[in-house]
Amino acid sequence: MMNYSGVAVLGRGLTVVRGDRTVLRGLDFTVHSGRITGLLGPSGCGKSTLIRSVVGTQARTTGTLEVLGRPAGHPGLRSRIGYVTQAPSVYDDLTVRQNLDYFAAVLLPGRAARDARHEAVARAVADVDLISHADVLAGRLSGGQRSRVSLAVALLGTPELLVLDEPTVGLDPVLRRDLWDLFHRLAADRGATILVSSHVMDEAERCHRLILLREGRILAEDTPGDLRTRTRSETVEEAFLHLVDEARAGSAPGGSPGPGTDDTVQETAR
Ligand SMILES: Nc1ncnc2c1ncn2[C@@H]1O[C@H](COP(=O)(O)OP(=O)(O)OP(=O)(O)O)[C@@H](O)[C@H]1O
Repeated sequence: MMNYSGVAVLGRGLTVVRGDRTVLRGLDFTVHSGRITGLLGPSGCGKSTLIRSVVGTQARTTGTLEVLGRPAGHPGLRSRIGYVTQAPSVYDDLTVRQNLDYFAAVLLPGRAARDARHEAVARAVADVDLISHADVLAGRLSGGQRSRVSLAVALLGTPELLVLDEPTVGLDPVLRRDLWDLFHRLAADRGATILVSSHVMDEAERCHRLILLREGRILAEDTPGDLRTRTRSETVEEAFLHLVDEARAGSAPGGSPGPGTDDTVQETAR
C-alpha cells in the first residue's frame, strides 16, 4: 500500500475498456488532499469514466487506482466519498427536506442518530442555499435547484472526498459562481478534497490543480498558473489548445509517439 499522505487519489497506468473501446489509456495522475482538482476536457474524452473509476463503479479497469489509501471501490470508502452524477438523483415526489431526510436515514440509521440526522440535513440545505425551498417538491424545482439537492445529498455524510461530475452544466453564471464559492468553502473550512469535472475551460481558473484530458489520455497535470506560464498562454483554454497541437505534432509521422500507442494499449487492456 502506498503512502498517501497529502495524496487523496493516485492513479498509475489506469486503463479502462468500455464495450469494444479503450476509453482511458494508461493514466498516471494524482489528486492532492484538501485541494480542488478540475478534470477538464472535451465531451467524450473520458471524464465520467475516470470519475466512475475513482468512486468504484466502473468495470474493466486495469492498473493501479488508490483512493484515500485504499483500492478504488473498497467498501470502507463508501462513507468517505460523496458522489454527484451528471443526472440529479432525487425523488421528484418528495420535498427537498424529505429527500435529504431519506438519504440521511440510510447514512445515519437508528433512533440514537436522530439529532445528528437533523443537523446534517439542516447544514446540507443551508450549504446549497435551498433553505427557502426546503419544503418544495423536488419535481417542481428548476434544473439548477435539483442539481443542488443532489449536491446536498452528497454532503450529508461530511465526505472527505467529494467527486462531482459536471455539477455546473446548465446553470446560469450566478449559480455557477455560487457553487464554486461553496466548493472553495468546503475545501478551506472542512479540508475536503474535491475532484470536479467540467468541459467549460473558464472553470479551470477556479481550480487549485488541473488534469487535462483528451481522447482518453492526460495532456497535462498542473496548476492553472504553471500551465499558462509553461505554454506561454493567456488562458487555460489557450494552454489546452497549445498542448493539443503539441501532442498532434508529436504523434505525426516523423514525430515520436509516446509509450502505448492506440494499438498497444488496446492489446494490454484486453
Ligand atoms: N457503455 C459504453 N460502451 C462503449 N463506449 C462507451 C460507453 N460509455 C461511454 N463510452 C464512450 O467512452 C468515451 C468516454 O465517455 P465519458 O462519458 O467518460 O466522456 P466524458 O468526457 O465524461 O463526456 P461528457 O463530457 O460528454 O459527459 C466516449 O467516447 C463514449 O462514447
